[in-house]
Amino acid sequence: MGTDMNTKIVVDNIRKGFKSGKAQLPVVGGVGLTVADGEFVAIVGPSGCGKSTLMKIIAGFERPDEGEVRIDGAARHGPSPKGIVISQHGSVFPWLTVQQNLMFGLNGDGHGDKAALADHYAEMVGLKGFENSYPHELSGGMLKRVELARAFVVKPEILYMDEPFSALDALMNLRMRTELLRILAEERHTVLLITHDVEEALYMADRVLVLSPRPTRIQATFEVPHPHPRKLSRPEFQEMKERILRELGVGE
Ligand SMILES: Nc1ncnc2c1ncn2[C@@H]1O[C@H](COP(=O)(O)OP(=O)(O)OP(=O)(O)O)[C@@H](O)[C@H]1O
Repeated sequence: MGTDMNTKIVVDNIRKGFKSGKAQLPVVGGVGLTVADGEFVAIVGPSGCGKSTLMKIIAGFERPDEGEVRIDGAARHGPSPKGIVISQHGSVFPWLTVQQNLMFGLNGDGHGDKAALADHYAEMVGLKGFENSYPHELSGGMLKRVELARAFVVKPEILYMDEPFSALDALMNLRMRTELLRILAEERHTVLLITHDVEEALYMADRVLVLSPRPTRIQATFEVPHPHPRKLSRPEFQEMKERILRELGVGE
């Protein structure tokens, strides 16, 4: 990675453990990482290695035992409105309509402006006509779209995504990947994505980090400089996928 790029996130030698009875469970074992502004970094790693913990630390929801995270050069001491977390659990309010959900995170401005902005993002994720629907009236895939729109409407500088599409069926999962890339092409954001799906990582990311088992460290890094849209059936992607799987100990 070039040093002349604008740096957005610096993760400086993070360590983190949790108390487990009398013992200490080491979870993050020294992770250092620099993410450029507008870069899309995917993180894969074995189950339970500490991916979510690492992301929570970077997003400011957990404190590291050692090391620090800097966003735009400033040390992070908690969550910031510059970053939005999208997880598999979802955070849509069931008692609000799609439009109201999208307006929720917006402050300032008049009601009319907020509603117009909400409708713009609803349309962007393909929910035009459903602005006044309630979450229980939507399918799982549509709910995910609300979730995405909710993240984008506040124009976050950083999107933290922890297995955002894993609860969706395979087809909807593919559609949401394309959707996300389309939105990112319109509005560039810095993205950190945790996924268990190596193809999902290779389809979207500029860089894929493979984490080691707990206490986790960065075991390998793969640059993916290929333009979008990517055809994963191409040999270079299949080869990279095999190398990543081998790092994860599941390749032959
Ligand atoms: N708040 C906590 N208190 C105690 N232990 C925790 C806490 N959060 C995570 N852990 C432990 O840290 C380890 C890593 O958890 P984490 O959720 O970060 O892993 P992960 O790689 O995201 O897992 P998965 O791939 O299964 O989602 C696990 O052993 C978990 O039990």
